[in-house]
Amino acid sequence: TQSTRPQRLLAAVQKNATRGDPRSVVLAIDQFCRQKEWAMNVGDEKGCILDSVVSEVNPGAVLELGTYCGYSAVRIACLLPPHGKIITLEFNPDNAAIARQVIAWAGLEEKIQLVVGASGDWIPKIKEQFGVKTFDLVFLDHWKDRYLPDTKLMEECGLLREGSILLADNVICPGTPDYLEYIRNSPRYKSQYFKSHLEYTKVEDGLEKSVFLG
Ligand SMILES: O=C(NC/C=C/[C@H]1O[C@@H](n2cnc3c(NCCO)ncnc32)[C@H](O)[C@@H]1O)c1cc(-c2ccc(F)cc2)cc(O)c1O
Ligand SMILES: [Mg+2]
Repeated sequence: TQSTRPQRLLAAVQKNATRGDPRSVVLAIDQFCRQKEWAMNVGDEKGCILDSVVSEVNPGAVLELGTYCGYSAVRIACLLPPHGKIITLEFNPDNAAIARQVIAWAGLEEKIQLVVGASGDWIPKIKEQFGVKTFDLVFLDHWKDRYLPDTKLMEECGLLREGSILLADNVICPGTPDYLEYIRNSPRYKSQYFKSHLEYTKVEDGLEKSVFLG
């Protein structure tokens, strides 16, 4: 039977990356996506911006919406401080199964908590289920029309504190117009656009970094 792209991406990691070496996993995925098949990972160019934001925030608690194959979860996790953790939500069980194996190959199972389910269902339960008070950093990279409703839900559920950082992928391509309009005009956020390119292409895209002001 025909394999899926996530399955082929995992095979490339297992073939080309060193077990327990997260940066070799990131490199193997980027090389697979540049040389073999495009895939919707945040990628190496926007990934450097992600790295700089993670390093600056030095987060103890990170939430990621949309794990896909685990590329950005691995990229974030290898920059976390010793007790830092990332909770990443993925509602497609096939993608979650691939991501779990990519995360295991990187040796980051202790730092990354992969939860299989929809953000809308899980955001209201995270505090009680995982003993998280608030998140220092949220990385939004799931369905683009869910960025805004999930941001409002995170506000309502008290998952954001003064200074929490939201980092949103794809605000230009595919685009998240309603999210951008809200976050750039809300007095409760201070936003900054980081111009870049759609992963592995020359098409414009970028990340929007927003600080929640409380
Ligand atoms: O569509 C893009 N990303 C979506 C990610 C989806 C992953 O996240 C999972 N997911 C989705 N919604 C939820 C959810 N909650 C919401 C539903 O309840 N809760 C939990 N998990 C969720 C899916 O199962 C997938 O694993 C994209 C496209 C391009 C692109 C650009 C140009 C092109 F030409 C083509 C494509 C570039 C990018 O960087 C992109 O991120
Ligand atoms: Mg993306």
